[in-house]
Amino acid sequence: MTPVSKDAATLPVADRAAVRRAAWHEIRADRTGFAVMLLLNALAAAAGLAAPRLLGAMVDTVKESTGPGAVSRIDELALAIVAFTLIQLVLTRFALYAGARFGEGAAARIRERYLDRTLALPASTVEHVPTGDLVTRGTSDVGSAATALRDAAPEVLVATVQAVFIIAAVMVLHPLLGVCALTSLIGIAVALRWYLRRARTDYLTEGAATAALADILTTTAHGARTIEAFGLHERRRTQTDTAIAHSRRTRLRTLWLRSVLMPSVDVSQVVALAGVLFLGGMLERAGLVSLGTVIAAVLYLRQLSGPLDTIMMWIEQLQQSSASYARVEGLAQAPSDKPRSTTEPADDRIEVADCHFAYTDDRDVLHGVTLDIAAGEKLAIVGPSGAGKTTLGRLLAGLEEPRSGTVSVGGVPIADLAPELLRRQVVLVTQEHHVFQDTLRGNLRIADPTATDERMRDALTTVDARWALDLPDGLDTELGGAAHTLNGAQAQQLALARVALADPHTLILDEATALLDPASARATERALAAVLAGRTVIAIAHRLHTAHDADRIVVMADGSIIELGTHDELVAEAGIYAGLWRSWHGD
Ligand SMILES: Nc1ncnc2c1ncn2[C@@H]1O[C@H](COP(=O)(O)OP(=O)(O)OP(=O)(O)O)[C@@H](O)[C@H]1O
Repeated sequence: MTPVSKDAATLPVADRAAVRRAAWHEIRADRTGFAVMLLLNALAAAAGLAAPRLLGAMVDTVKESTGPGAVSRIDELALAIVAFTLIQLVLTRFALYAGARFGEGAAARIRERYLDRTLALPASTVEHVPTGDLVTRGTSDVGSAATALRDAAPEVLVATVQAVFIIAAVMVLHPLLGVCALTSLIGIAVALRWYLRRARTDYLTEGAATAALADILTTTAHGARTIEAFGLHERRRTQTDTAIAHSRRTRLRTLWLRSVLMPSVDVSQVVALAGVLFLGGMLERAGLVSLGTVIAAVLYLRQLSGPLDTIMMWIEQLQQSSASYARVEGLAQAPSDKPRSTTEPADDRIEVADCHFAYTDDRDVLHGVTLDIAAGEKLAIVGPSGAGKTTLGRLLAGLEEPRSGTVSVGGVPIADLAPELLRRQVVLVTQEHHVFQDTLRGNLRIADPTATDERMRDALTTVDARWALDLPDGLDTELGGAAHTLNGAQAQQLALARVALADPHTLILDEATALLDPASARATERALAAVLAGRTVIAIAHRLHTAHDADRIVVMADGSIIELGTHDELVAEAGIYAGLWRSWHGD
């Protein structure tokens, strides 16, 4: 198992034993459904065994007897063949239905577990692993694992039962013919063993390559503007081409495995058939078996190609699916969110004590940061790019945990707080405002699931979202997707209304209005000012006028706080802030 780490940015993949346990767990979850499916398939397979035997008997009747007795015997045999074929047809239909019912149930359970596990991942893990990996696991991998349980596993199981029945039927006809059929099938076993030894690793590599390609394509689509702005087309194209080439190589490798397996199986079947024909002919000439018996044995062997083809067709799918299943089940081994504290913080004071933080094991980006923030204080954090402002903001919002030291609110470590408790303490406001495809009410309740309609309308009024209050369907209006689409400013007001509903005592603003056009920035700033009133505000300031208005200013450089004080104190100190202020102010 590969553990998840910020460094490697990978999610674990379950081993074979874990995948087997998960599949077994699925079967046990619907034991009756699985047993009914198997029983119906076995009965259908048994009904299918009658026809070759009856055809053989027909041949012997034609060869050995004449007259009206023979004709009526042949009629009876023909009727019996039709009857057994009909029975097989009906049983197969119900077996398929039972298989689909079992499989759909299992698929739904796998999807639900995937969702639960993904939601249980710590936010920092979700942010550090490649998006494509998580998305591929939740879409094509879940689909493929579900196919294994719904189609591949039952089909292979049933085909194996059919193959065993057919060989047993040949054995019953004549043990020598049965042994001949069996020994010739050894070729298939050898080819399968060769294939299965290689397939798991190769299909896992193929799955990882597909996820990497998906990741590149998703990030290219999401970052289209940045790519355009920085003229990164060529570099992106090269990266995509490399990912495509790698994905193609991994696909060719699994294709090669199949291209060896399939012909080996076909040749083995032909050899088995030729063996039975040859031996059967000799036995018949020696008077040890009837012609009908030989024909029945040959027909059985012809029938064997049905289940064998099914096994071969699905075994490939099973390999692919078990690799997918291993990736889906791997999520269970990712460290889940630790148990959260439900201790109410004693007060609204925030304390950062000797904090060290690293994104990667080899480099700290915060070096012993210590800071006390009083309730109701307006604090600005300034400093050059890469100084660690955003990182400190994420620690203060409980999204990351310090490597050593503590970040606490009212004496309780912020990152330990249960989500419903955390959002009443600290909320990080960024320029990312997601509008969920849901009603306006659903979009607002994210901030407080218990909020009444009245409180929601109050929150919308606070942020001056008149457009929302005027909607014909009110809080029931569907937002997002093809429904009511919000513009940038409206989406930001919605996000701020959520903040007002969550009602935290502290807000952390990271570039809250930085990327807006001036017209909407003014509207948003008014809404923001209304939401900020009466709260502690920690602003990661990119414009010095924000800092000027703050009660205190933190100046960061290279992951440390190098200056701390009011605007006037820092200007008087004539340090870095004073220099920045002078150059910004044009003094
Ligand atoms: N996800 C990440 N993985 C690895 N390193 C990171 C990550 N995010 C930031 N860093 C590094 O951490 C350091 C601090 O970055 P941070 O974004 O906190 O600085 P900042 O002061 O907010 O910069 P800016 O003003 O450009 O946003 C930088 O060296 C940056 O390269």
